[in-house]
Amino acid sequence: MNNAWSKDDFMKQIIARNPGEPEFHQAVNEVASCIIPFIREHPKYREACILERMCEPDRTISFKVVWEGDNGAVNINRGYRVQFNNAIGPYKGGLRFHPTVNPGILKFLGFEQTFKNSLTTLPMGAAKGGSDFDPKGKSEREIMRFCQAFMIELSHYIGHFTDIPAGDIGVGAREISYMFGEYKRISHQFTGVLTGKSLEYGGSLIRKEATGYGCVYFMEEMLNEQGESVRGKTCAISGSGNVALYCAEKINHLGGKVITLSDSDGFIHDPDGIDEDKLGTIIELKTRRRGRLAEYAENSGCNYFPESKPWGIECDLAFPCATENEISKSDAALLAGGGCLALAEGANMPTTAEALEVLRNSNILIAPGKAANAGGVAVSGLEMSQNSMRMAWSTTELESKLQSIMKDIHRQCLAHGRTNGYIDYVRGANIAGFIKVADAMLAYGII
Ligand SMILES: NC(=O)C1=CN([C@@H]2O[C@H](COP(=O)(O)OP(=O)(O)OC[C@H]3O[C@@H](n4cnc5c(N)ncnc54)[C@H](O)[C@@H]3O)[C@@H](O)[C@H]2O)C=CC1
Ligand SMILES: O=C(O)CCC(=O)C(=O)O
Repeated sequence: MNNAWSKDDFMKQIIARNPGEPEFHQAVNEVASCIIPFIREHPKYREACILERMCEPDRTISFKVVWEGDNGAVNINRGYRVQFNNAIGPYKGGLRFHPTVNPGILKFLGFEQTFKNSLTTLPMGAAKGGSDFDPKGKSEREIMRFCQAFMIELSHYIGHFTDIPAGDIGVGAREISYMFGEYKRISHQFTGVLTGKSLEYGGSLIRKEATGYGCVYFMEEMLNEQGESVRGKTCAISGSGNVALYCAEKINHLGGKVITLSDSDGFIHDPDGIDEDKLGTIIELKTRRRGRLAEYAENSGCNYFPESKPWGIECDLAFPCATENEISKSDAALLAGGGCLALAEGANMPTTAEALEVLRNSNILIAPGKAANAGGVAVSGLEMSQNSMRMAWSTTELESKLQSIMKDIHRQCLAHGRTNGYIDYVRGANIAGFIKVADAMLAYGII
């Protein structure tokens, strides 16, 4: 074993073992920057090569998905499941349907999920999966046929004690329903094998809202720590999908003002605030009619900026809720110049490494995705508990459980993230998430 262990040497090995996977390198690099100094103080983890083992997925499964289009054409996509780590529970994590999906993207997401699921305090291991299938422009029947074909293959590898997938980009309640129906048909079993299900057949109240709500609860905790709160703050949000819309709803509940939302074509800016009524119209547009924000802007008369991101608009709080690496170094400089106080990542790894550096140097508080967006998977864990008990908790019970989980995650981040004059939530989340998984791996011995 090499005792002169540096992060650079560690990263050289990661890059050599995982060529052509820049998002995975980025996610590991951020974690290694925090964990390697911690491991130097706790050599038991080094001796058992725990970090090296945590960077290697247990297995990566790839399969062919063949489905028929409405015009009779045969389509071929690629499906994946990366089962990353099951040291603390069965594999758990979402499925993404997007043309950019590839093994490197899913490895970064599965790696992040390992730490996130550990932070929730619930017994869940980590996985991520999906397909390069593009749902945009597909008919309802095409979506259904694709989901069924995808599940026929995926069903070999999942199970309610083995691996429990859920949604992510391009996968919401509609897709989960088609996949659950297919699993039920193939397996002849009714088990909680997916989360994010509809309420009629075993879904949980609050799951749809959980990621966005949890992200705002986490922001509220960070601000309370500074003697501040969301009330009265101007908030910029990117995205207009599941996470973004319910993040906006909770900001409104807490008395903040949401001034932006975006989609992959551009963003809307409403300086008067996207209040409950306006948000209701957008939720209807996005979730039922599957329309674009440009259409909302045209009908409502609010400002619309095509092919742009919202980070140049002055705000107190930023909530990136669309996708990875959506905040570049120059976007971070715009946020800092506009007086932003804090940023909470609703999306997974939305901030580049260079942008994180700019935000840190500007003393902007940063809630990393593995902490701030953990509310979604946490309520998925609660959906699993309810399915096992054959019962359903009320909205009030679930919201209070979600709130207390987010408080607990904040407390764990504080325990490991306090530095002189600045709370480094990124470091806090990485170290706290690491310890539980690492200790379980140590307990199992060399396997
Ligand atoms: N759904 C969940 O429970 C969780 C989701 N996340 C993360 O949150 C983020 C958003 O996921 P969802 O809201 O579930 O997905 P979604 O499919 O409901 O919405 C995605 C949103 O991002 C926008 N978007 C996608 N690619 C974009 C691009 N290249 N540029 C600009 N906008 C883009 C889309 O227009 C859409 O508004 C992802 O990073 C996901 O991994 C994290 C934790 C849980
Ligand atoms: O609810 C889940 O199982 C997974 C949610 C997810 O994919 C995520 O936390 O990134």
